[in-house]
Order: sequence, then structure tokens, then C-alpha cells
Amino acid sequence: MAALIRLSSRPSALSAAASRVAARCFASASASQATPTSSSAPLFAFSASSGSAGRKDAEHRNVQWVFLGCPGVGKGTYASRLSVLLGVPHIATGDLVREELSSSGPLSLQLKEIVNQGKLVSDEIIISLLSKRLEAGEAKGESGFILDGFPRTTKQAEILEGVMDIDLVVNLKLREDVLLEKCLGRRICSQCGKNFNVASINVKGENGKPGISMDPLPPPPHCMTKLITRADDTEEVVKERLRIYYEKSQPVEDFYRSQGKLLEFDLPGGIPESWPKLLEALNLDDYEEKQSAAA
Ligand SMILES: Nc1ncnc2c1ncn2[C@@H]1O[C@H](COP(=O)(O)OP(=O)(O)O)[C@@H](O)[C@H]1O
Repeated sequence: MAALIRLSSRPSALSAAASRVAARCFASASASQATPTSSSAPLFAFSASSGSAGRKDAEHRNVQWVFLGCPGVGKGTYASRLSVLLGVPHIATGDLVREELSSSGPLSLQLKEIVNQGKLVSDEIIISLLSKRLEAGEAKGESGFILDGFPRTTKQAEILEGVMDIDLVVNLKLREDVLLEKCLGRRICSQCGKNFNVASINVKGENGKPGISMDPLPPPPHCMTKLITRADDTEEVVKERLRIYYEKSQPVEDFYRSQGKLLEFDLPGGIPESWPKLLEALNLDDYEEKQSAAA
């Protein structure tokens, strides 16, 4: 599929946009009326595999993509790989929440209770954390982003749409029984922060659903003794997070589907099978080869 990735010809002005995101959120009355960017906004077609003219031009910004998908689907894994490939920051709101949790800031206790029950943090808090991250990024000269875990409610999507042009929304999909196993197998290195997975998944196909196998993603020896499990990766909490995803976050898929921005991607297996297929779906397969040849 020749996915043409459309970039706005407007410069990103992240800082201004970030402040507007926060302002929008707190002005709740206007938030629900935020108008989605029309497809007639000044856009130019950009084939991400054909030289990325837009990204070289100082006047234009880098990609602004969103990753959607249930807990455990692999948003973080694929968003972070793409961020390295495209040279854009990977911004995961779950990471921003966990950073806040591990600080002794005033929000920490309040957030801990919400997150450990598998509930969503309020739109106000999450947008304030995201705004701060975007502002810090802009100060460092960042352009573009791959958002992971945001937006998670239609209100968040409307607020974002009111201030930024999202080029593409990738919706990662996986069977629910596999999602649960993947969440329960997830481990994080408490020192380097990298994610691993000890689950070995081998589910047979049934009732028309294809089978799926995924090898564990083992940590290197130096991380082995420092592995921790997220407090919200217990069976009970993962089931609650999945329930909340279907209730609150699935409508976000419809929001972007109706704008023609949603790329549905069924993961065919683990990273070795899925990564090349995802690049193909994004029309980035050549891009990876060119990048490694240039390195
Ligand atoms: N956009 C958001 N809106 C509200 N809460 C969020 C958002 N992003 C993250 N969180 C909070 O942080 C927790 C962890 O998020 P994340 O790491 O993205 O988990 P998941 O593995 O469920 O995708 C969520 O369960 C939720 O409490």
C-alpha cells in the first residue's frame, strides 16, 4: 500500500501549540466544540520513502503521528522504533505519568491510586503533563512527534485536533487473550528503563481468528537482576484497563477513521514478523534501507 503521509505546510510552533492545548483543556466549554482541522487545510503530499523533502525544509515540520491500541499491544515498542528511524521524539503519556509518580511531587499520591486501579488520569492532568513535555522538547529544538497513549478519550482527541495537525494515526491490533498474556509478561529494567517481555506466546487459530506466536523479548544479562513489573500489570488491573479502553478509547478510533487518518494494523506476530510489515504499511520499507546505507 502506498501510504502517502501528509504533512501540513504550517510550521509546528510546538510551544505555542502546547500552551494552547492547556488553555483549551481548562476552558472546558470550548473544548467540546473544537473543530477538527479540515482536509482542505494547506497540505502537501509527502511520500515518507521518497526523500522526505518536507523534513529537510526548515519551514516545515517533522511528522506528527499518533499510536492507538489496547494495553499491551506494543504501542511503545513500535512507536519507539519508528521514532529512532524518523528522528522524532517518542512521547508516551504513560511514561510521563510514571515519571510524575516516581517523583515526590504533589500529584504523585493522587496519580498512584488512579493508575494502580487501571483508571484514566483526568484530561486536565494528562494535558498539563503533555504540554510541559512538548515545551521542554521545543526548547531543545525538537520537531514533530510520535504520540503513544494520547489521545485516549474523544475529548482529548478534539482538544489535540484544535491545536495541531495530526498526519497519521496508527491503530495496532491484537487478540485480547494475547494482550493479557503480553501485559502479564512485561518487565522493565529499573536502571535503564527499557521494556522486555518474558511471555512466550503460542495461540492456535480458531473460529476464523489466525493463530499467533511471539517469542519472549529477553533482557540482556546486565538488566536481568534489575527487572521490575509495573504495579498496574496484574491480571485484575489489566482487565480493567482493557474494559476502559473499549469504553473510552475505542471511540477515538472512530474519530480518526471518520477523518481518513486511521491506518489499521493487525500485528501478525512478534517484532521480527511485525516490524517489516509495519514499515511496508507505512511505505517506509525503503526508508530503513536508505538510512542504514547512509549510516
Ligand atoms: N492519555 C491518557 N489519559 C488518561 N490517562 C492516561 C493517559 N495516558 C496514560 N494514562 C495513565 O497512565 C497509565 C499507564 O499508561 P500506559 O503506559 O500508556 O499504559 P497501557 O499499557 O495501558 O497502554 C494508564 O492506565 C492511565 O492511568
